[in-house]
Amino acid sequence: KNGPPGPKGYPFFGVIFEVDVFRLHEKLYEWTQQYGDVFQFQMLGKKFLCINSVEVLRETFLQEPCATINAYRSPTFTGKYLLKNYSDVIFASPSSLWEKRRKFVYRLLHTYGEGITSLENQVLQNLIRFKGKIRQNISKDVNPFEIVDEFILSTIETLIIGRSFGKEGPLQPLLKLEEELANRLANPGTDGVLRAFPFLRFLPLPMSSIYHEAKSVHQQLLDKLETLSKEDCEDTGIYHTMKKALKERDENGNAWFNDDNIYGVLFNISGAAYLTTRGTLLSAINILAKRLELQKSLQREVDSVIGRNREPRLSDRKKCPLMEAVVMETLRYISHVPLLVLHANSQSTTIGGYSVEKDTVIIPNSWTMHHSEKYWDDPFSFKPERFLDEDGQLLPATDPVRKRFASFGLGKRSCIGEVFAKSRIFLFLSSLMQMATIAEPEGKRLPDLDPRKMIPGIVLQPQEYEVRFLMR
Ligand code: HEM
Repeated sequence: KNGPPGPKGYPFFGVIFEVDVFRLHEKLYEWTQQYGDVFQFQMLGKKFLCINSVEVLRETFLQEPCATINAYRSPTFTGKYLLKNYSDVIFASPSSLWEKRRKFVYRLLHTYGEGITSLENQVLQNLIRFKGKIRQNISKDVNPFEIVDEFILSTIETLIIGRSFGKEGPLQPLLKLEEELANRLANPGTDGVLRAFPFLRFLPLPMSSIYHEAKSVHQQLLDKLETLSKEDCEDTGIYHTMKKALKERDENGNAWFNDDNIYGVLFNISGAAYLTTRGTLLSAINILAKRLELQKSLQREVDSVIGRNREPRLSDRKKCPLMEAVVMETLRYISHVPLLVLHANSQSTTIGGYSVEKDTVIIPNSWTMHHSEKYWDDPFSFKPERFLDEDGQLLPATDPVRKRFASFGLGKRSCIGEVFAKSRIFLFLSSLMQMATIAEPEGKRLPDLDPRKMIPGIVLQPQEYEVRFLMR
């Protein structure tokens, strides 16, 4: 009764034959034209509700009682079997223990995101190494993927264990492999089939081998971290803080954080931090290479706030509104986490005026919201000035334009790594603008980055390309 409209599909299979699960956002964009801001469909025995309007999304995730009801996650194979019965943050549904865990990890990521004094030196080392890589490649046609990868993986290593060992070290190859496996396992296609038929994990199938490999790689990573954490070293990361939390007791004398939680949280971090940041930086480099005037303005900003004689610091970020607007517009334009992370409701509710049954999977369709002409003038054009006022200052978070931006999600499940991600993106781009100008490859045109042509996946990635870094 009063259910949302939407495509019908077949019993149990639903619309599975009509969609490519890796390009689901494109089909949902198309269906929005047909069915409107809120619609529903069925796939592999699950009901999905797609939210395509900012207003409805804000109501659903920010206003009580909806915000609490809709903060759940749907059961997943990855959460249940790989992450030891949802011992993590991302895949677990709310409970009092989960809330404590999320707050704890949020605090850790904020502290490291904003920069704690003991880590400034490590961050500086990462930047110096990164600048060295750019210098080695100056004026050559270069594929920036490797440089970006090494920078991001170094920041993740530093976050976890307090120092970076570089791309030949013991951690980076495992972190990278783990991320690839996580993406192949946790996508709605593979996870959906394994969730519906979990016994398949015992059969010698390609999808079950992804699961077994992910388990083994994650265990190897944890074993390496345990060995490294015993080394006598001043620099420590969140691994050490989590180990200390194992001994803590809550007000009733009970342990609230255990080894499985460390396992889950570390899996979340390697999965959530790498491809998201990589996609943002690689897209920004491609976009800037085509816009020399914008680079000049960024260089003026960086010169006046940081100058040329010292490395950028995390505290400089707030003084660079144009850089902030460029990053936000990159995130809006590419919307490379097009469906954010799927939510679910814990009880029957009303969304956008429609009745929605309990245990429906909720899709926050940021791809459609970020590319809707209803909200954005010329949505498939890159215009950082959307986020600036007449004086070139960043619009306040309460401005209607900022309220339409949802790349990190909203409310109780919003990204807890936002500050960490934005601060590392700032360090990378400001260091780059300080020393170099990004140019198209010698004698060749770099194709425009079109978000509709990104490599599909849970997190969309730009196609490979080449640029030149010219010394300023
Ligand atoms: C550009 C970079 C990033 C983007 C665009 C991004 C985006 C997102 C999105 C869309 C969600 C889900 C929101 C929802 O469920 O409603 C999320 C959740 C999450 N992110 Fe990020 N993220 C980024 C970087 C990071 C980094 C660097 C970390 C950690 C170091 C991180 C850790 C997490 C965690 C732990 C969650 C789960 C929160 C929960 O389920 O309660 N993210 N992120």
